[in-house]
Amino acid sequence: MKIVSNGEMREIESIAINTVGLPSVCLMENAGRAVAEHAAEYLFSCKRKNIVILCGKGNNGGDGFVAARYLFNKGFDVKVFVVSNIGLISGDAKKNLDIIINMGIYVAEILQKEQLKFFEKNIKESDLVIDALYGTGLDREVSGISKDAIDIVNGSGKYVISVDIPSGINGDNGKVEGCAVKANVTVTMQFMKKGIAVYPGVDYAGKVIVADIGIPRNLVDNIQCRYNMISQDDVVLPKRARNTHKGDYGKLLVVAGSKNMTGAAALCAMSAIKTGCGIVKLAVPKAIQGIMQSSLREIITYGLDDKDGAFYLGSVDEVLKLANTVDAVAIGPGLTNSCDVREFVKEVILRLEKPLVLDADALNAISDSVDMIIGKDVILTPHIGEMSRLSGGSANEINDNIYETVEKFISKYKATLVLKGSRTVIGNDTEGIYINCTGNPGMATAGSGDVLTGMISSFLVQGLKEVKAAIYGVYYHGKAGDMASERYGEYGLTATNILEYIPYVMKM
Ligand SMILES: NC(=O)C1=CN([C@@H]2O[C@H](COP(=O)(O)OP(=O)(O)OC[C@H]3O[C@@H](n4cnc5c(N)ncnc54)[C@H](O)[C@@H]3O)[C@@H](O)[C@H]2O)[C@@H](O)CC1
Ligand SMILES: [K+]
Repeated sequence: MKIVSNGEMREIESIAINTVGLPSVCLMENAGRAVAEHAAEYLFSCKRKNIVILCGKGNNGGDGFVAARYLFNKGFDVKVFVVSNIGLISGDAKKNLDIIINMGIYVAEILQKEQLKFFEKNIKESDLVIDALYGTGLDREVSGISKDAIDIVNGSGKYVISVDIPSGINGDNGKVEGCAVKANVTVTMQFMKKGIAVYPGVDYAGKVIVADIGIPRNLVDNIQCRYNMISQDDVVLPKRARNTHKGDYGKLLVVAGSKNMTGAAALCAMSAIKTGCGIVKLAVPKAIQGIMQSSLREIITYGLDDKDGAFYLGSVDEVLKLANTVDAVAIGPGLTNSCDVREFVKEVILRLEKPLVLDADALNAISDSVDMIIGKDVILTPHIGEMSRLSGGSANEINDNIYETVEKFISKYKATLVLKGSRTVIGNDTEGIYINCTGNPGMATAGSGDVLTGMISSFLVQGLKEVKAAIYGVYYHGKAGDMASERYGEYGLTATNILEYIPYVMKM
């Protein structure tokens, strides 16, 4: 699913209006009607009828005026409050404001504090609030009367439907500009918007419904979007040919584990084999090979020369020899974060000429020399904490600037980045940005990342290019976690449960 910025949306609308010749007022009519339909559906479901519509002075407000008309025609009790001097309203919005005034629909201005009191009284008596204050035109922090009105809406506990974007959310990056409406549902026009595809915007948008407002299909199909939301039809699993053997499904080397962390290696190797690759070789420090062998039937394990139960420079040659027998290498889970391990990881990366998935301690190992991955076929899978060590900046700064963080990193290092979080973002400078929306908070558990690394690596050796392997891995990892949480809940969910459900979600 394509995701657009405010500017891209405005450009698409202007092509539809000025080149194709679609009257802008038709787009507004379709937008307002879509909002009205969802509002009516909710009100019919709870047999309620009082609606307050909060409108701004622009076209987002215009959508609100159109919605008011349709809802009034359906017999609902509609009150419209405009946070602007209605004399300042122009264009399509003015047209629709005049119509609802001519129809006798209640319209009041909110320009000063005392009018807020009346607004608050009506909000309290309402059953549904429609937020048509700001959409793609939000261009500064929300303040004054608008802020007060938003606070009243958020404090009312009423069911809220936002038009296009929850007012106060920056449509380009999802930031809260001062304050923002917390909606139950956001009816967004024609395309998913960047600002409600990532946090914090996701938190304010509630359930997002993408409404078709009549932008011509060839325009919709032909726009090249850098940002995309991963959907089921992006991750179709090809049917397997009958006359194949395990060699046809790729060979992976997992380099993982240390004497205190054996589970990470096992989870990563097992998730790779469960995701369908033909052969998984697991290289571990020889101190733990016995444990691995006894618990991993399907995995070929190798005990490498180690130093105090962890890899060190002396382990490199054996890794490179093993790497020559496989299609890709995953390195990182449970390695330990020591000086020896960091030297080991860097030496392997320097000398390895294979597609590489770097996770966990392998990411920590290169955090002071990320340049070394430039020119290599690398997928990195950091969580926010590891990302702050890779790219600098605090976890909060990264959380607040997800898009910029990803864009800066991928343009500098030309790698494929999987920035894990409640909305994992996959980025590759030439292929674009992909946002995942499967998964749940139960997956924030030890070992979940090891399972993901195994899945991405498995898709890689099965022949998918880096970005596709990352997209498939992240999507099915989240799906497995969702199915597992249906059975185990979110508190009790473990990485082993996610592993358990990989075959089921890939079978669907
Ligand atoms: N352009 C079109 O033809 C269509 C636009 N549509 C609607 O129009 C919206 C965009 O409308 P506009 O571009 O008029 O802008 P908005 O209606 O989003 O914003 C209204 C105006 O508020 C002002 N403003 C922005 N941030 C503010 C702040 N923090 N405090 C106070 N004032 C602020 C700006 O001057 C802006 O023009 C879309 O989100 C969508 O809902 C849809 O009806 C589809 C058709
Ligand atoms: K809005």
